[in-house]
Amino acid sequence: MGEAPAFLVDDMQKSFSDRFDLKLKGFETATVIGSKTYVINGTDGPTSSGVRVFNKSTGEWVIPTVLGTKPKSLKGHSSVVLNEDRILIIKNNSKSNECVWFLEVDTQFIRDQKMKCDTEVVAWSKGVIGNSEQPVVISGPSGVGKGTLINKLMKDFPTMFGFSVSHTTRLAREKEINGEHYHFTKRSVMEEEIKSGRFLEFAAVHGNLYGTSIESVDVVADAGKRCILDIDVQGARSVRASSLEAVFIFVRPPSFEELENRLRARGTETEEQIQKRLRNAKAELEQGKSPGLFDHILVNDDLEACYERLKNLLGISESKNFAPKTPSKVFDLPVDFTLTKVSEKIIIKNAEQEIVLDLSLMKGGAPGRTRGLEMHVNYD
Ligand SMILES: Nc1ncnc2c1ncn2[C@@H]1O[C@H](COP(=O)(O)OP(=O)(O)OP(=O)(O)O)[C@@H](O)[C@H]1O
Ligand SMILES: Nc1nc2c(ncn2[C@@H]2O[C@H](COP(=O)(O)O)[C@@H](O)[C@H]2O)c(=O)[nH]1
Repeated sequence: MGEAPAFLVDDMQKSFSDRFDLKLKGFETATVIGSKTYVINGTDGPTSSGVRVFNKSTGEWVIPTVLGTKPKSLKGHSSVVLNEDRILIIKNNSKSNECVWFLEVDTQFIRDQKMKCDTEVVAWSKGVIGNSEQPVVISGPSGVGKGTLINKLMKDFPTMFGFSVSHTTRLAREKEINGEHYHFTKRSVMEEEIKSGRFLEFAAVHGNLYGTSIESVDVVADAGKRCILDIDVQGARSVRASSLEAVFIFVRPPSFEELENRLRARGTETEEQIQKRLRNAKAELEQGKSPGLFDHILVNDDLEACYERLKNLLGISESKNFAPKTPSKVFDLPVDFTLTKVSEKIIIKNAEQEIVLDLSLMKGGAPGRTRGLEMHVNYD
């Protein structure tokens, strides 16, 4: 099979902006997908959305809703269309672990968001070189022992696992620390943040809002650790439907009576709250059986025996404590370069250097990171 034709992206962009007189300002790039042109801005201003869209069919400019964390600075970047649903952006003069970004414009995530808010939507996703271990979602009724199991895992394997700190609108318990056990927040603030696309998932649980921010998962992955999420079944369902590939574990009690005993013995809820949690537990225990939702069911009868089974299915044993994964070697990108797309590879080139970005194993994407990228300097 012959190689796909190479496109010199910078030339294409220049001729396009000349033709349509887009009057690009400094550091801006224009990328055409179908009838729309996405102009990506290089400025960092807090009020700048960083993206505007020209719709050729209506002849109008639109400022889209921009989801996800945008790159810190795009003063100097090149862009290229991938699969008609996202734009790859390479930042000039940056480090190899910081330079790859994606602006998603028509992926499944974007189509879902457009249905919700009925506006033009785009979303940023940072490109990550290499792969990290799949996050672990742990679900189950309140009081079953999820937190106890997770605490043991974090204590025994601190360099291997990191906890995704959720946001919640419930009040902090006596020994809970803001930022460590939860990010305790006001409902109005959390609702605004949900609207702005900050959350991977969220749900109303026992009368309060709980949610996993995209950042909470990214912070753990960036530290080279495997992320553990302690979330309810609704949250697990949302994560299952998202682009985050995870292992899903449902923890069951040995009996409903034992669950009630544990909740009461914990002594953190009022009688009314215990009753509410027990009512919800009945529904959750049923939902835990939903076909295709959970990969593993763990019965937390004897704590130590259950912990052993958990470690086994995560593929770890007491004897080995893992160091964080060695990050890929970081190198500098040139100040100026051209981008050429050849099949699933992007060639980043100037007179002195050629760097290859391989997208063939790319996965994930907004609302999380885009993973599985490979990047190397070509010495041939
Ligand atoms: N296997 C077990 N046997 C007996 N008690 C247990 C066991 N596992 C956990 N517990 C106890 O049960 C209580 C509830 O556990 P834990 O707080 O870990 O539950 P949880 O599933 O995280 O609850 P929530 O969803 O409300 O946060 C705690 O007091 C804990 O010490
Ligand atoms: N969907 C989500 N559920 C979450 C999240 N963080 C915690 N939880 C679940 O809430 C209940 C109650 O927790 P508690 O701390 O008040 O006892 C429990 O089942 C958790 O799994 C989240 O981010 N999203």
